[in-house]
This record gives sequence, C-alpha cells and structure tokens, in this order.
Amino acid sequence: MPEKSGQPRTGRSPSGPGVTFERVTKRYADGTVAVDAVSCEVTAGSFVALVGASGSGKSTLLKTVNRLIPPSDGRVLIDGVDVSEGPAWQVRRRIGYVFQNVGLFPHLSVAENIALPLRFERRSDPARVEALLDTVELPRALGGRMPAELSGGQRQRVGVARALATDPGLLLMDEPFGALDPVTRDTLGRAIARLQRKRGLTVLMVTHDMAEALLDAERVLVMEGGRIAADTTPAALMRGEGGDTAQALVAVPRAQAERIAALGRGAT
Ligand SMILES: Nc1ncnc2c1ncn2[C@@H]1O[C@H](COP(=O)(O)OP(=O)(O)OP(=O)(O)O)[C@@H](O)[C@H]1O
Repeated sequence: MPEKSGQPRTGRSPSGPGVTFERVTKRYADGTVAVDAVSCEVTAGSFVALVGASGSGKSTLLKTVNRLIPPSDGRVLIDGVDVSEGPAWQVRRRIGYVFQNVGLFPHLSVAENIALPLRFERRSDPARVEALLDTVELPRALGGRMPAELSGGQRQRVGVARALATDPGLLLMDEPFGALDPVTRDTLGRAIARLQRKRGLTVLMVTHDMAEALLDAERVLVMEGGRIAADTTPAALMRGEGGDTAQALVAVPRAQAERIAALGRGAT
C-alpha cells in the first residue's frame, strides 16, 4: 500500500471518478453548522474512510456528494463537474449508495430489489442480477426470496448489490455494516475492499469503527466540528501521527488489540 495519502492502491487504472470538495459548508435552518468550509480532493479509484465523533458532520458531508443534502456554500465536483448541475437522477445514476438498514422494498423479491435501478433505466437483465449476487457472494437461489426471509448480513449484501447494479464508479457508504455482527462486518468490509481494488472504484465510507477504517481504507479523514482534523493514511495513524483527535480514535482498537495479545500470552 502506498504511503502517500490520497494515492489509489489499485494496480489498474481507476474506473471511478475523482471527487472534489471546494469549501463545502452546510448550515441547517436552526443555525447548526454541520460542515464548515471543507476542501478536499478524493483521488479517482481510492478508498477513503470518514471517521469522527458523533455529530462531527460525516454523514452530512457524504450526502452532499449525491445531492441528498445541498451545501449552503461551496461546491462538490465529480470529475470536475459540479454535482448541482442537471437533474439529480442523472448524478445519482453514476453513484452507488449504501447505508445502514439498507431500505430494501419489503414487497419486492431480492432479485427485484437488485434490479430496481436497472428498471429505472428501462433495462431488464436477469443475468446481470445473477452476476451481482455472485459479486456480493450470495447464492443465486436467494434471488427469489423476500427481504424478510434474509438475515441482516444477507440484506446488507443485497443493498450492496443494488448499489452496484448500474455499475457506478463511485460508491458512497454510510455506516454500511453498522448493524451487523463482527464476523459478517469483517467479511463484508474485506469484500468491498477487494471489489474496490479490482474495479478501481472510488469509495467514500463513513464509519464509527476506526478499526474498520484502518483495515479497509487507504486514506482516513478525521472529522471534528464540521472540519477535517486529520487527513492521513492508516499506517501514519498507527505510527501515532494525525493529531490528538485522530489518536484518541486510534487508541480504542489499539488498546483492544493489546489486551487481546496479552490474553494470548496468558496475562490476566
Ligand atoms: N436536519 C438537520 N437539522 C439540524 N441539524 C442537523 C440536521 N441533520 C444533522 N444535523 C446536525 O448536524 C451535525 C452533523 O450531523 P451529521 O449527521 O452529519 O454527523 P455525523 O458525524 O454523521 O454523526 P453520527 O456519527 O452520529 O451519524 C450534528 O450536530 C447534527 O445534530
């Protein structure tokens, strides 16, 4: 993995776009400044994690990319084009979006849920749905089930498959695995990281879990009070760099790893 923050680790040329935040500010109606003049360049084909305390502005910043939240000031560019230009559906067609409790339609089968973005494009493609089930490592037979007949982890995989249906180059994930057990969380995180490298996707992932950010992403943005407090690599964070806010977040998985290692050595 390259050390330099922001360089994609994928060996192939990226298929995902670059994302630019230019002094992006979001002020809510009650005066809350959720995002405060954030400027940042996300390199095409890179995997970036957004971490920070609750309320630090991570989700708000992420949602300015697919226009779920319009900035009060500043702008967001995808491959140099302002996302506020043109109809929202046109911008979102090129962006996969995965969030916690993925919001599958309960009255549609798994296959129908996955095919939904294709239907909006007037495409019907059962082979594509099967390929997407393969991508997220779900048995094809699950396509006929209803969402209520799946486990939480399987539902989340279906959400990822649906987000990938239109073959977007950019994937936005907001606490995508937050409600899952640790094993499924780890497996899915690795699967996404593999997919990102293989396809050269640009991924922006909000997570509360610093260990997840360190293991899956190649660059970590630490948010505090609507600003980026640190912009660095997992390796640099593990060397103790990035400042106090970042190090307070790293301290949790570090201490856990040390306690587990001590248990392994037979310490009480
Ligand atoms: N619709 C809204 N109206 C007013 N304030 C809001 C609104 N949505 C979010 N906020 C505030 O904006 C700030 C940033 O919220 P945001 O959801 O972006 O943070 P976050 O870092 O994603 O938090 P969490 O980790 O808890 O999901 C918080 O103070 C929040 O209370």
